Amino acid sequence: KEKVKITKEQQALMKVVVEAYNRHQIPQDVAKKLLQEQYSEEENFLLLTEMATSQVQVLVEFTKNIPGFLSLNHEDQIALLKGSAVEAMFLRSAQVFSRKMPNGHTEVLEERIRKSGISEEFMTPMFNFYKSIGELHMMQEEQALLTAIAILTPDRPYVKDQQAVERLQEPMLDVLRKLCVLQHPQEPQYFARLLGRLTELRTLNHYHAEMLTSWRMNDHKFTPLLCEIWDVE
Ligand SMILES: O=C(NC1CCCCC1)[C@H](C1CCCCC1)n1c(-c2ccc(-c3nnn[nH]3)cc2)nc2ccccc21
Repeated sequence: KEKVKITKEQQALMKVVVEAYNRHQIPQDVAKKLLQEQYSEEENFLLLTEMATSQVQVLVEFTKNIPGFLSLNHEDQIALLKGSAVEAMFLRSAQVFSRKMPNGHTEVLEERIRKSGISEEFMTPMFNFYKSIGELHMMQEEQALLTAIAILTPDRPYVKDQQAVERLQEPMLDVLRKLCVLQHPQEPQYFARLLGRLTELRTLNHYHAEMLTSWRMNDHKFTPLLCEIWDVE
């Protein structure tokens, strides 16, 4: 059985990505707010748009720190950001949801989200995803690399130079695969399970437009940044 070894360059790549991921965190903690009180549907929708807007700004800063991203064709940079913004939001939401919390807090958080105003039909796929991410007990290195891998998906709509994106995604997949082998020796399928989450994320992408309009309230107001990135209004 060949000894898996992370090279110096791979260590450096991982360090850059993890530091960028940790540096650009969401300012306020939405879970804390939700645990404090049950808001109205309008307040929850406003909270979502505020959190999602700041998360997009965080996503852009993180993406700029992915080695090689800024040397991609500019239109392709936009296509990759637009193509991955919703997935990055749900991935981050899943990480917020699966964070270790005092006893009973996760149940309260789930209840608050179930009653937030999102229509019932989306609860199952959304919470299935959150729980499947939670079960993986991902390390922050894995979270950071998985987010970078999702952003660097070559077959997003309108990407012209897919090869250039593949050349950036492959080294990330390589170092994540090695990390999984080293961190989860008893679980040879762990890396495959991680990548399977990216497939599940894509299905949430499809639901997203309907989820947005399904919030039980009359006028859904978005920020200019969300109109751009979510293709709404
Ligand atoms: O604020 C949030 N998520 C931010 C987390 C950090 C990154 C940016 C998004 C929302 C809450 C908003 C207020 C009402 C309750 C949900 N949220 C969601 C969530 C719910 C519905 C949609 C959605 N998309 N389109 N229609 N509805 C998106 C995300 N899942 C969460 C799991 C744990 C904690 C918060 C969570």
